[in-house]
Amino acid sequence: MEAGLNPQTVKEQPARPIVLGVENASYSYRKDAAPVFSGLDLSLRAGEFVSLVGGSGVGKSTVLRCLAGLLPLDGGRLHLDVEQVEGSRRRSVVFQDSRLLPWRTVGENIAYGIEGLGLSKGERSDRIDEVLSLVNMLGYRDRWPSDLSGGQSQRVGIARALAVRPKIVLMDEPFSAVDALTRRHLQEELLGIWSERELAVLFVTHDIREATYLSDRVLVMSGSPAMVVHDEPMGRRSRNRIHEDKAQEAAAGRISAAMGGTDGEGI
Ligand SMILES: Nc1ncnc2c1ncn2[C@@H]1O[C@H](COP(=O)(O)OP(=O)(O)OP(=O)(O)O)[C@@H](O)[C@H]1O
Repeated sequence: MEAGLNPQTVKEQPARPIVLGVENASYSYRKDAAPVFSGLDLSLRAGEFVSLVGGSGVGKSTVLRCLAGLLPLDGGRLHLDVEQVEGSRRRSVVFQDSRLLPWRTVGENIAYGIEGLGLSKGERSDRIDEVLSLVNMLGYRDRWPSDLSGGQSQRVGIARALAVRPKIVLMDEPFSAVDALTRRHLQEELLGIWSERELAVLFVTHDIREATYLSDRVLVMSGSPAMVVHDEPMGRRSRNRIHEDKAQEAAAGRISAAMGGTDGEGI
């Protein structure tokens, strides 16, 4: 048989297991207030990169905080595959600002995130170097957060999140506060880390181009209370696919339409 024609190699892979999701979920910040979202279904499979887009204030960050276990759902069901993720620590969150502690060095900030994992001092030190190397910040271990640029701070925030060796990373507009060039570099680095570590990533953004470039699937949140109103599967990744690939352009158009006709940034 000719190389590459083995049916085993072309057989479709079975769907990967769902590692995190919510079903029929609702949440309100106050008992007497209307829910931010209601009847919301969303799931993330092992190793999948999913973006959540939607207009400002629709509730994207709130969903992410519920998935992270930082806010309790009012109704519905949160599904976390404990076997896959080996405990809640294997779910890490990266916020819009890096939230580094200013009185701790870069290395100490990362160490803080892995306290309580039962690692020896040497193992902790190796782990810090490992994640700093992943985000190309190895020489910055003893620097103070105040000496870092916005992009460098975000890299350290990502390194800190990766230090627990998570299987799931939840990211809330992590690149929105950095310049366009840095953002491109960070996006590339993130895709490299994602494929190397086989992470499941939920990525909140309001930039349609960023979402379509990075993701396997783009979910659109809309309405009040909000729901996931559109689920767009994305094809092969390519830096210029929005402008060069008509199918991807059409996908971005559908996402934009589902968002209520708002164009989002960068499109
Ligand atoms: N701590 C809070 N207490 C009360 N209401 C809140 C709180 N945080 C957010 N909200 C409200 O919940 C709604 C959803 O906010 P959320 O931050 O989740 O939206 P978002 O889609 O992430 O917005 P953006 O894209 O602008 O960051 C908004 O109406 C917001 O005002």
